[in-house]
Amino acid sequence: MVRMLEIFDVRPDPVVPARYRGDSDGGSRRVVDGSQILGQSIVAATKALPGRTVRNAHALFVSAADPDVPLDFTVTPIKAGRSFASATVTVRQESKVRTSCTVLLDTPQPDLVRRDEPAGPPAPGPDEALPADSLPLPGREVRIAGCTDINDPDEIGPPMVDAWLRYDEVPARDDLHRAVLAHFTGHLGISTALRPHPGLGTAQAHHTLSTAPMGIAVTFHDPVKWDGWLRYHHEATFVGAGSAHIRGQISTGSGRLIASFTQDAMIRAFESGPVTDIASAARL
Ligand SMILES: CCCCCCCCCCCCCCCC(=O)SCCNC(=O)CCNC(=O)[C@H](O)C(C)(C)COP(=O)(O)OP(=O)(O)OC[C@H]1O[C@@H](n2cnc3c(N)ncnc32)[C@H](O)[C@@H]1OP(=O)(O)O
Repeated sequence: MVRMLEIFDVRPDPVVPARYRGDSDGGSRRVVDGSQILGQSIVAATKALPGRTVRNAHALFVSAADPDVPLDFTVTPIKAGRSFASATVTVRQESKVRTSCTVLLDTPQPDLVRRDEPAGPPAPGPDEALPADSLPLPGREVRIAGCTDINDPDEIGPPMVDAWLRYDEVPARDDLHRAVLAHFTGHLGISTALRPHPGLGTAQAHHTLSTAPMGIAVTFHDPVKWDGWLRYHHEATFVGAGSAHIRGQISTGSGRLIASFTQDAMIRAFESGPVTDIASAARL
């Protein structure tokens, strides 16, 4: 968990204002997790526009990032008003753009009215969900309702996945809360999209299937605070034409909706040719 928070907490460039540097942890992959870059972009925008919180961030992953090369985050304000501010975060490795993120920030507001229950059917709680051993990360526990192996091509179910997550430590800083919440938005979308289709599963990703999140949008519904379990509810609303669209909601163990997200993903067969020469750990 400490390592994860260090990664999200991008460092200011000592010379260039509104520019930040960040590292990556690819785990066993030679491609940086898109939702890691989304979390870092949220922290970069908050540092560049202090006094505000990120309410929405939409990242497009335009080229795959190498975990061994530092990431450069350049925050360019679009408009900084008295209450709202907007900015783009352009993420580069050397001269290559890897991600472009648009961010909306505001200052915390009191409720005029409030409705914050998650939509959709209730899910079995974390005590009834099964450990997801294929999603290990130090300091994070993941359980999935009604599914023994989410990657298994033969384990089929509805295009819906409810995951329960618990972190060893919830960071004190609000921008890091938001980065931590954003991090899991990219991890189960493609599995949700493949779940109803016999013979297809994320175990095949990067071997016989070309998959990657291409864009993630996350909206934080203030106040973004929690203690204990978080529920990530995913639904794939369209799968076809080489793509999938997934929508999701993040709520607390007590059933308060704190964030919503969408993911647009690539799901394609590999074309034979130079791409299949790329090592599978670096292949999308
Ligand atoms: C913080 C805590 C610690 C964490 C510790 C543990 C980590 C825990 C991880 C959990 C894991 C969750 C799961 C996350 C899963 C993602 O997040 S995957 C990463 C996010 N998504 C991406 O990176 C997608 C980036 N997008 C792209 O690369 C491009 O849009 C695409 C998909 C290649 C297609 O773009 P295009 O412009 O049509 O591509 P094209 O012009 O044909 O080729 C462009 C380049 O891509 C290359 N390329 C083409 N196809 C492919 C391919 N299939 N594969 C590779 N390269 C390709 C070409 O060779 C070409 O290379 P260059 O000649 O530029 O060197």
